[in-house]
Amino acid sequence: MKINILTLFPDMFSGFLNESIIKRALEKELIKINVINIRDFTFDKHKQVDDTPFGGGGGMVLKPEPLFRVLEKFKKSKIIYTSPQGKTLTQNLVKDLSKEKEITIIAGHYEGIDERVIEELVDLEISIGDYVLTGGELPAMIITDAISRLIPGVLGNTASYENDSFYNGLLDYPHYTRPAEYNGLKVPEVLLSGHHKNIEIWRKKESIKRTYIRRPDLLEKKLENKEFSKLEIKLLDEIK
Ligand SMILES: CCN(CC)Cc1ccc(CNC(=O)c2csc3nc[nH]c(=O)c23)cc1
Repeated sequence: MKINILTLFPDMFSGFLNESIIKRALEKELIKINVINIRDFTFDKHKQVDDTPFGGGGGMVLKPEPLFRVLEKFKKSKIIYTSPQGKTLTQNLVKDLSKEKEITIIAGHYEGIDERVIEELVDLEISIGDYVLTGGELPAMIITDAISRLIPGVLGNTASYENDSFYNGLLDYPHYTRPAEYNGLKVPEVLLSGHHKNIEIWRKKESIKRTYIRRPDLLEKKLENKEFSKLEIKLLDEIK
């Protein structure tokens, strides 16, 4: 998987690329991430990338020329533009994107980019949710992060992927680690018992309980899609 990120602020990406799971995935060459400064594709004296909007209204808009020039190099990849007007990112959309060979993400900034770039070259506009940010750079990192963790080998063991709450439709169960008692606060006995079956049932019940309380909408969806196992139905009845 190769991801190209077109941005005005490449330095915003250094922490994201130089730490933890993404850093290791890059070192293992499981993914390739290419951060490109849009300003390198301006050839005028002032290296102008943005300008005032026609029709007035304040703010700045990214000019078409530099974007058309840089996108010429990535024509064969799937071109994504991060924008508040986009399709809201979901795990299903992430899964679909993770199957692409190469993706190019234009990180929006200011009021956005010239519409002619979107009409002619953008395959998909993506928003990461209904709240307003200062730019599309963090959304570009979020999309890259979510896709990368689905690439085989990026996560230590696939188990951590399979149990993703957005993978099985339920929220995660509570997690504990050493010490078994801290400030008089104990870890649930079952988790220290070594009974794997009991632990599995306890975790499943905790997931359902939490989803029932915090995200009943997810439970509804799982019921509608008839994705409940017999055990899950039994545990849900115990909770209600
Ligand atoms: C005045 C109308 N605003 C649109 C909601 C203007 C505007 C605000 C913030 C931005 C910067 N945000 C993004 O580029 C962005 C890109 S993806 C995304 N997802 C959620 N929220 C976001 O703000 C974004 C761009 C235009």
